[in-house]
Amino acid sequence: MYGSINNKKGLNISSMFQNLIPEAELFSRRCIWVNGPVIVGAGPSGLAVAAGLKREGVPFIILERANCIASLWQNRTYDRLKLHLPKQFCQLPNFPFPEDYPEYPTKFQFIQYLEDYATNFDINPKYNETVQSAKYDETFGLWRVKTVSKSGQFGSCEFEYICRWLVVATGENAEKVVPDFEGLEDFGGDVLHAGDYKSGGRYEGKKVLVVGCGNSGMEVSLDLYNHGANPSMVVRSSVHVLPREIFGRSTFELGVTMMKWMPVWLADKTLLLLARIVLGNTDKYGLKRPKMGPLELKNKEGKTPVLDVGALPKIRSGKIKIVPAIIKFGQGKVELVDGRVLEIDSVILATGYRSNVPSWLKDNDFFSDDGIPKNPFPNGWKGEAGLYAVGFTRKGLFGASLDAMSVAHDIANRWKEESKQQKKTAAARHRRCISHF
Ligand SMILES: Cc1cc2nc3c(=O)[nH]c(=O)nc-3n(C[C@H](O)[C@H](O)[C@H](O)COP(=O)(O)OP(=O)(O)OC[C@H]3O[C@@H](n4cnc5c(N)ncnc54)[C@H](O)[C@@H]3O)c2cc1C
Ligand SMILES: NC(=O)C1=CN([C@@H]2O[C@H](COP(=O)(O)OP(=O)(O)OC[C@H]3O[C@@H](n4cnc5c(N)ncnc54)[C@H](OP(=O)(O)O)[C@@H]3O)[C@@H](O)[C@H]2O)C=CC1
Ligand SMILES: O=C(O)C(=O)Cc1c[nH]c2ccccc12
Repeated sequence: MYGSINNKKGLNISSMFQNLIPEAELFSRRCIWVNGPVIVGAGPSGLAVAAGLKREGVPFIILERANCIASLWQNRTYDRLKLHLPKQFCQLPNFPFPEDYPEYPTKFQFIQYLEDYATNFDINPKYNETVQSAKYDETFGLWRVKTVSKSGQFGSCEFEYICRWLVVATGENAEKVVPDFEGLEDFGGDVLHAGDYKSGGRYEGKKVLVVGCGNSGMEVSLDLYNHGANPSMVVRSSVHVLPREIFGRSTFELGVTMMKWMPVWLADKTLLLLARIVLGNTDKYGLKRPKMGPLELKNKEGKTPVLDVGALPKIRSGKIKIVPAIIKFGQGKVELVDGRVLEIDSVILATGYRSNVPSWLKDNDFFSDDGIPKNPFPNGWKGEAGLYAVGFTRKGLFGASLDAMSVAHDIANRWKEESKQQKKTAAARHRRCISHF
């Protein structure tokens, strides 16, 4: 599939790049030619592209910084997590969920499904390998992808992959967002990001401030309450809370169906009316709704509405308290914009995630500064010069699957075309050689 400096195809990458790469750099890294795309990230998006390529017979490699597939799901999610959308919107292409899975699989079932997916399509990522930079080399029309591998024989090892196509599948949630709060260093209690939170077991009897009211903040607050803690959740601006289901039908599915038949503003108005009937007025509990409707806000700004799985009744009954924005922390306390000072034992930052693409993809104008492709769905999967992006549609796993199918199909066509060309050139060379005899 791939070879090192003097690879099997006889292409001497070292001499090809001699004029381009300083000698010291060339020999400090192992240089590997990939006869096909390099996929960065072995989450659902990377796996789905890989499966599509396997089906088309295209060779590739996947580089993954963690030591497992789907590291977001395996390492950075809490135990009580279930998929929020019905399973038919979360399955990857050409591999349905097992029939006995519930409508909303648990995170453990989802991880098992992804493991089975990788096994089924014989996908073997290179683990512990972090992409540090990727740059398009215009002279040769090739991508140069530099990595640091943690599991090298000598501790850490550097590699450089050279390829025609680069698939970015590092996700919208690659890094934790950790805001810089005044006084947090003096707080003294434990501070955790929601990405490191597993369960409320160790918070029994503790006063916990949960910062942020997205799906993570809501569910962590509920989990804390269920484990005998006393949670207060910071809502600094506004949030759309919707029921997960409306009259027995998935709210997400209802939204998707409505958007096929009516403009997004009307679908939003209808959803909000139904949410009001099912949930009542959420404003009066401190959960002010944004001016923009939930579907439009998700499409335009990527802000996901909260699909309630039980936190709202606890907020209504005052078991989860809602508090406004933070001014600053002090030792064992927090000061809020309404002048209140709360004594707290612990802080959980449910303040979200961000893409990390700008930190490693060099000289590119396909992604904007926030690490999301500039072209909105459905045009954000294909860039120039063999660059592709999967899983940045703000449409969850459903959007990732659509991207993956387009990307695998497009690369397969180009790979087959180029292979045909190479065979033709080789045959012509062969004929010329024979005619010389
Ligand atoms: C708590 C939580 C729950 C969610 N629930 C749902 C849901 O129910 N339904 C839904 O549709 N969506 C959900 N999402 C959205 C989520 O983004 C998708 O489920 C899915 O994980 C996206 O897959 P991905 O492969 O694009 O990104 P990820 O799953 O984040 O995978 C990206 C991979 O790239 C690797 N990586 C990153 N940077 C580098 C680098 N420089 N070098 C090498 N590897 C790198 C990461 O380690 C990771 O393994 C949820 C998100 C969160 C945070
Ligand atoms: N089961 C599921 O399907 C689940 C899915 N998810 C998904 O994971 C993704 C990430 O969700 P989540 O982790 O909740 O992150 P989000 O980005 O959705 O929410 C972050 C929250 O943190 C708040 N925040 C950020 N900075 C500050 C600050 N300085 N002070 C106070 N509040 C702050 C934001 O407020 P503001 O809005 O004012 O910026 C917002 O309420 C989403 O797509 C979500 O849907 C998460 C959990 C469960
Ligand atoms: O949970 C997420 O992050 C998702 O991206 C899933 C999702 C995509 N579109 C939505 C609209 C409403 C609620 C959840 C989602």
